[in-house]
Amino acid sequence: MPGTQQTCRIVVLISGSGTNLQALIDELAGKTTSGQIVAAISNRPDVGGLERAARAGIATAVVNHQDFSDRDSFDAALIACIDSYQPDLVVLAGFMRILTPAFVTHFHGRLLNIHPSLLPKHKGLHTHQRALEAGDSEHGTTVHFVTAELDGGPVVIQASIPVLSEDTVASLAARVQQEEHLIYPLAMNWFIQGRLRLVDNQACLDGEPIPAGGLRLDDFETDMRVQPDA
Ligand SMILES: Nc1nc2c(c(=O)[nH]1)N[C@@H](CN(C=O)c1ccc(C(=O)N[C@@H](CCC(=O)O)C(=O)O)cc1)CN2
Ligand SMILES: NCC(=O)N[C@@H]1O[C@H](COP(=O)([O-])[O-])[C@@H](O)[C@H]1O
Repeated sequence: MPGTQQTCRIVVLISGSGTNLQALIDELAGKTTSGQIVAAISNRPDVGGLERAARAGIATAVVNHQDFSDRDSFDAALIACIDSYQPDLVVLAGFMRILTPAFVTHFHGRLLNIHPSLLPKHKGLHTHQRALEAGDSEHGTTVHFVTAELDGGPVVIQASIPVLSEDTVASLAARVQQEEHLIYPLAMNWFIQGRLRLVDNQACLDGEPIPAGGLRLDDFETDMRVQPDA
């Protein structure tokens, strides 16, 4: 129908508890937004994220990387599974497998990840431990477009937190995840609204190039944060 915005079909890839998946589910729940999570796909069976999706009435699937002899065959099977849901956007939410260039090319421009560090610092795994060991004064999380370069894709938005002297890996991870659950729904909504796009490998919001370090959550309306009692 003229003027009717097509629903943005979203597939979410997970490997674990799925708290970021839950944040995306909650963001879309009961809203008239033109976005819909049509499937949650895990590379590991029996993870909490699959239960979260099922509770929300979202289709689930498992493509277990341990069932494949190499990355190329795993990624080919994962592509086929994802494509069966005809997505407009693929969101990595705690997805713990390095993806092949063929996979990234197939979903170029419609593949987002959230990484638990202030990229380009601490690419890869065990970011909270590494931030503590490095004596970082601040830490945080980054939403970026996914490219073949691990955690090297164009940054969309970041949120930072101070590292406290008493912080442990667990306490740091918990505070980082609080920020993740704010910036990922924000970035997802920008994509759903057609405002966030990858143009010639440059992340753009409303047609304007996003600076290399990404946008900062603090630059945006913070009414999404729980305001302390007046
Ligand atoms: N080609 C890309 N693939 C992926 C990217 C990316 O930017 N480009 N982002 C990652 C997400 N990620 C960090 O945010 C990440 C995930 C997994 C690993 C990793 O070393 N995985 C190991 C297995 C670890 C495990 O199973 O526990 C591996 O794949 O051998 C590093 C970073 C998603 N993929
Ligand atoms: N390198 C990828 C990575 O470490 N991702 C991290 O895994 C956690 C998954 O939590 P969740 O399953 O509860 O969303 C999140 O903190 C996410 O940033």
